[in-house]
Amino acid sequence: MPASPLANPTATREMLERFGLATKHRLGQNFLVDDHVIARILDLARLDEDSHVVEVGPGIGTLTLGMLPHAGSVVSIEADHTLEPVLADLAHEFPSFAYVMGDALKVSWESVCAAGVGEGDAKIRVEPNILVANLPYNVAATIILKYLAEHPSLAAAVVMVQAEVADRICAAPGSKAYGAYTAKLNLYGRVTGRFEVPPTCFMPAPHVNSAVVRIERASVADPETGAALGPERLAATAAVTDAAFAQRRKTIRNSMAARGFEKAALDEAFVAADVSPTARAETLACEDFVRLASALAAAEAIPADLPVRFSAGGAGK
Ligand SMILES: C[S@@+](CC[C@H](N)C(=O)[O-])C[C@H]1O[C@@H](n2cnc3c(N)ncnc32)[C@H](O)[C@@H]1O
Repeated sequence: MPASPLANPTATREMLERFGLATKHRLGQNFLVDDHVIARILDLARLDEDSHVVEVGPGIGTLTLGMLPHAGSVVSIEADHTLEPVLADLAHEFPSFAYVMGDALKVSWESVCAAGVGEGDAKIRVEPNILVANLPYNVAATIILKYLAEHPSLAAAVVMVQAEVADRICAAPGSKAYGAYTAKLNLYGRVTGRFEVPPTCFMPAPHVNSAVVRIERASVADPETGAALGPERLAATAAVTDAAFAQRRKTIRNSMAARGFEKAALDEAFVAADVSPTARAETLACEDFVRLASALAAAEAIPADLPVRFSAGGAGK
């Protein structure tokens, strides 16, 4: 039994022809045509009837069809409106499948939950608890961080990304791939699995290597109370992290001062958090930023409206 009936070049070509579709580079449409890769994604996702999947970018439903027999429900978000007839057919065939047309960075979470499962009046609202996707690479990094930061119901993410983005996701402090993106992602989860996927597994083949990573939600403890940090404190810590990385050649003290932090408050916070003011941000771990943000929050020294970036900067296909 194949993991997905569409995960081969012939079935994919026939499906595209049947619906009069052509793949769109602009939308990162590199469809999976390797059944072995679908099987490995399913292994990493460990879906069961309690799994409620949100998938970004179902395309013609290749991965979706692999997941549906194993999951309680799948709701997919697709930006390409020409794919709607394909997804409508799929929803007709599988009551546990629903879809939302739109940009995954813009659709409301409520519309995703409300898409629900079941037929007609029997439809029930379902909040997804896992993100599983072969992501469009130009927005992959942003989607992962934004979804984990904004949707606490997501307990894990199993995502195909450009290998370079996977390197950033997995990077250790001080390494070349480590940056603000990794430190912020570590506020929400930890990588527990990874495997590599060559370009030949896609149609058309992308120009870059890919990798699938599993990110498990992890809570970060408040250094004062030991309790898990809530969404507001996590967002404040992410903003402090961005400020520390804002000017990579500068020390964190100067980088943060340039972002509007009071120097006197910063100096007290560096002592309280046991973080060196002359350190460069790329040498600090997520836990260092948590202690620094905690000390700054206690002193009410975090400027209001400090921005948080979800993107990974230069990484994207
Ligand atoms: C790499 S393809 C994956 C297709 C399919 N899941 C597979 O594995 O073969 C990425 C999909 O994401 C869709 N997409 C691109 N940008 C999107 C966005 N911002 N929001 C939702 N879907 C998007 C594309 O149209 C495409 O269907």
